[in-house]
Amino acid sequence: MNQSIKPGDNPDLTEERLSGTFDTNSMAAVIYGSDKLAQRRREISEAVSRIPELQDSKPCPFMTREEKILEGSRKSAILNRLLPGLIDLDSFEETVFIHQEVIGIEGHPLALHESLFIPPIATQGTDEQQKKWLGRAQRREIIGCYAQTELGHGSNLRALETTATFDISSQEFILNSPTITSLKWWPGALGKSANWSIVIANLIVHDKNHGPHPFMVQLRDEKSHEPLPGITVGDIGPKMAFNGADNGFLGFENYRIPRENMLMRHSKVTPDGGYIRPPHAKIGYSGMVRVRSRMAAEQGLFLAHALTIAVRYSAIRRQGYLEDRSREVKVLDYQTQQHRLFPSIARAYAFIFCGFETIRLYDQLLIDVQNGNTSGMADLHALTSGLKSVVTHQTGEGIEQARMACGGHGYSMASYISEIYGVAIGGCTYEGENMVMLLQLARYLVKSIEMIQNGKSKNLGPMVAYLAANESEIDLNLGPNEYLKVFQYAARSQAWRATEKFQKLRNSGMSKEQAWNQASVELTRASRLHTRLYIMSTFINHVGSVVDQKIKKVLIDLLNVHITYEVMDIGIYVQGLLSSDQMDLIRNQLYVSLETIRPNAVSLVDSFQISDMQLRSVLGRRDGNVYENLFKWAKSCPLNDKDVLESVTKYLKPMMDKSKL
Ligand SMILES: CCCCC/C=C\C/C=C\C/C=C\CCCCC(=O)SCCNC(=O)CCNC(=O)[C@H](O)C(C)(C)COP(=O)(O)OP(=O)(O)OC[C@H]1O[C@@H](n2cnc3c(N)ncnc32)[C@H](O)[C@@H]1OP(=O)(O)O
Ligand SMILES: Cc1cc2nc3c(=O)[nH]c(=O)nc-3n(C[C@H](O)[C@H](O)[C@H](O)COP(=O)(O)OP(=O)(O)OC[C@H]3O[C@@H](n4cnc5c(N)ncnc54)[C@H](O)[C@@H]3O)c2cc1C
Repeated sequence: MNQSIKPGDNPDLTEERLSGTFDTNSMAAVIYGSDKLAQRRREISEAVSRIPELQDSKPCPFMTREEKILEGSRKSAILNRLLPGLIDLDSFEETVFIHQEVIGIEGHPLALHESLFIPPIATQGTDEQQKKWLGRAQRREIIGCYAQTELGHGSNLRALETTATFDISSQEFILNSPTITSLKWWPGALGKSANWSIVIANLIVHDKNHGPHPFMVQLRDEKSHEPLPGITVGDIGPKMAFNGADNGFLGFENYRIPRENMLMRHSKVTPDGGYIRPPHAKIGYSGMVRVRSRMAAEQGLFLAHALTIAVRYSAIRRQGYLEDRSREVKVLDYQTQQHRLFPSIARAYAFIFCGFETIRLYDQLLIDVQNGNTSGMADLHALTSGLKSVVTHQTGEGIEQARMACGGHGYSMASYISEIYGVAIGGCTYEGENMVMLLQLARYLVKSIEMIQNGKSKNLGPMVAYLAANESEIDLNLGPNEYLKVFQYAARSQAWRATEKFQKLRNSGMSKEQAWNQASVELTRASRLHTRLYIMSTFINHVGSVVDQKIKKVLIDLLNVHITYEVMDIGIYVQGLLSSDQMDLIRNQLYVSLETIRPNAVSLVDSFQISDMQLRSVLGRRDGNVYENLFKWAKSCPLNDKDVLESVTKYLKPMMDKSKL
């Protein structure tokens, strides 16, 4: 049963909900990993809806940037007071969720505090450092951010310019931004809100540069909030979206911090200027891997937001006719609309399932690393690099299709889809620009193929074992596992093609760097296919583990949409394997799958359990009463406060009057 049905709803939406074949709360339990977690989300939404001071003071699209920042800060402060009664304070998921619910997706002063400030202290700080700062940060006595990217350098961390030079005589590090390009640029919450930051700077001891290391740096006075002497800090200005966040710039001029402020769990500088290396050269990058490991689920949810809006709206929007000329048809009944939206629903589910898996893998890696075992770091770095790139890109595509699927109203901020799009596609850039990260995964794939070439296939990890197989024929009695083999064929042949291109260029005498560059488009293609294969296989495994038979049946239908769509989408890579008859068969299976999933479309998006408050969309309202609320929304626009605006009295009216003469 669909748990969203309520009296007074738009009858078209109720009809959709009645046609659903499964219980949406049970599906939510599968999406969020357990009945308890899904139920906690419902309880938190319900509790928040009863607290007047946590409601939006006006719709976000009607707020200026200053109002957004003020509103985010107002709500953050109230939340800090109320949180103990509302959520499990030890749960990162609940903390992120309640901020999302109350403040929304446009950013807020604590967005980075939870995800990029506290975790490095907790994982890279010594026990004493944690004792000193962790409690203060968790109680929000201080607000932090993560300052790594610079005006001149973001992707290439080796070229960062900020320096932290050890001064033995005073036992301090002296921070400097030697050039304009060395200004820190982009960190969220840095501009106006944070008073502390993790700063990534080149560690210099005895004139030797040991590369980027993390430092705890106080930026502003804890009483006055004024920048401390030696610090230049401010906001970088409005962005494409995410304007409730104050992304900032930061410069240092001979700014001194105590030796104890370098995070020293892994690398250390001793009082006499000795440097102790970390157990793995890239351990300082693990904060980024943590965020990347969470991005598939986060992005899947962004896509889920847009699809909830587009699918609900498509069920109440009537336009044109099919057979019955007496009543216009729901646009959701058009095959083109289904083809536009349903594969994205499948992807959103797939990304979320994959996302929870990578979070689990990261948590395991963290335990291993704390126990001194860093052997899994390369695997997870490669996996999360590819996954963040593919998922953010496909999420952006899916959200944009969802917008267009809403016709003209999709273009209005009342749909809120453009904000979701703007925030989500930031993910193509932050935490590693997508091409750069795909090329990181490509290094791993090339190395794996070199192992096969050197007769060491048995040393390959499970995620790349398929690179050594030799599939040349597929039995098209197609079940999910046969589709997986088709995808493996595509990913394998592209990985070999790209590697061989790179090797050929090398053998022709080209430098490693030039050869890599000339093969890089092929290499990124290999990374995408490898990642899409991983997403598909995780989806198949996940569906296989579902126990509730009604839920399993719908998920198999959704999986069929996914695997047929994905194989059609990579048709060019499987031409050597599949005949045109086989491709036609798959194409037809896709069209059948779209029809099969149609009665459950609304229930599938309802199962994401995104409340109206969180959705902030007139088009996506749970009750489907869109038209009357669109009219209300338009009337409440500040431009309509007055009938005659100054723009008219001051300019247009005089122009028209003059023209009359
Ligand atoms: C609806 C719900 C939503 C809720 C969500 C709420 C909010 C979300 C909304 C908004 C988001 C808000 C905030 C966004 C925060 C964003 C924060 C940031 O962006 S922080 C800055 C991030 N910056 C980057 O990611 C920089 C990218 N660059 C790099 O990581 C590195 O420079 C590099 C590209 C990896 C290259 O590094 P380097 O030059 O040092 O190394 P190489 O020579 O290329 O490689 C050497 C070797 O090391 C391996 N390696 C690299 N990194 C790692 C690692 N992390 N772990 C393990 N190994 C690593 C690499 O693979 C090489 O190995 P080998 O091939 O064997 O030599
Ligand atoms: C919304 C948002 C929030 C952010 N928050 C933070 C934050 O909190 N803290 C922080 O420190 N940073 C933050 N950033 C910065 C972000 O991490 C960087 O912008 C990102 O890592 C990309 O680096 P860049 O801007 O230097 O891009 P560039 O590297 O300049 O990329 C420009 C182009 O060059 C290409 N390119 C670069 N290197 C290579 C290569 N080796 N091979 C092939 N192509 C290449 C890229 O693919 C891209 O097309 C944020 C950014 C955004 C958009």
